Amino acid sequence: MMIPAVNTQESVQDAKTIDFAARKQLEKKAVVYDTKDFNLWYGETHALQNINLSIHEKEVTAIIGPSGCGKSTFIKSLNRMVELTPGVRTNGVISYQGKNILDKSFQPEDLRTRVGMVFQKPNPFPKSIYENVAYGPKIHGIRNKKVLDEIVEQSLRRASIWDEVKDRLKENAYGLSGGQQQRLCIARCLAIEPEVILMDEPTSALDPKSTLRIEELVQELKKEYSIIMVTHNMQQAARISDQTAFFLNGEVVECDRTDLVFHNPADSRTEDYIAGRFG
Ligand SMILES: Nc1ncnc2c1ncn2[C@@H]1O[C@H](COP(=O)(O)OP(=O)(O)OP(=O)(O)O)[C@@H](O)[C@H]1O
Repeated sequence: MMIPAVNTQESVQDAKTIDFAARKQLEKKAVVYDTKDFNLWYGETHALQNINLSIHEKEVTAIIGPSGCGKSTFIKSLNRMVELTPGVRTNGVISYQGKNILDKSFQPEDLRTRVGMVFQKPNPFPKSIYENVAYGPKIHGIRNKKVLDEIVEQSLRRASIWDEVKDRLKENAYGLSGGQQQRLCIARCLAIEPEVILMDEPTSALDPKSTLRIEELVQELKKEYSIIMVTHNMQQAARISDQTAFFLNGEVVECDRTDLVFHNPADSRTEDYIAGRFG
């Protein structure tokens, strides 16, 4: 493991110093998502149990934990995509910008424009590079070619792919490499001007170089967006996130500043997982 749990007095002191500084910083950040005793069942399977988490704006929150612990279910709950699975039941509260998105009166469409999602496998549409990015704005009624051109360019620039595709915007997106397709999908997500970007293992299908580019991009994007990322890769969580939530068997064992979770975890199960003793 790259960042093993440490127990020396000095390290504990370091972690406490980090804790104090990080917490002061955190106090200033607005809460974007707040979940209170959120539960989810797939039929009889109680996949998420009493989830209480706060997610802050303009930060990267990493969701880590072994296979089947509920990471994807959680992230898909944040945009209510999980409801597309038959037999899903929920209770509790998921508050987004102060509104309970599980409330019957809440329109899920409101979320879809404010919360974008990037999936494990790059999933561009079988259309041109340009059309992939222009698709969302067009759905939202933007027809003016100049405005669309501007949105496409800005989104591709922000996703760090403009220089690679600016001369081939009319070509099919399937002609791009996997890493380029994933950055195109991020550009497509940015084109609808979301506030939050959900990422479900966005680099697990990519080579190390493409992974690094996405990680650098995430660091850039967090200046403007709140990012919640599921990852199996603990080095990645340690490298790029501000806050880490460790899930196990459908529960949140620990959620804290990433430095603390990795250097001075409060729960021995977190320490064991981070040290690679299971999972
Ligand atoms: N459509 C479904 N129907 C029934 N059970 C499901 C469904 N999707 C997930 N589950 C169950 O819910 C639990 C959480 O699954 P989930 O996919 O959220 O875990 P995960 O942590 O994302 O796993 P992985 O890291 O392998 O992707 C598991 O027990 C899984 O078997």
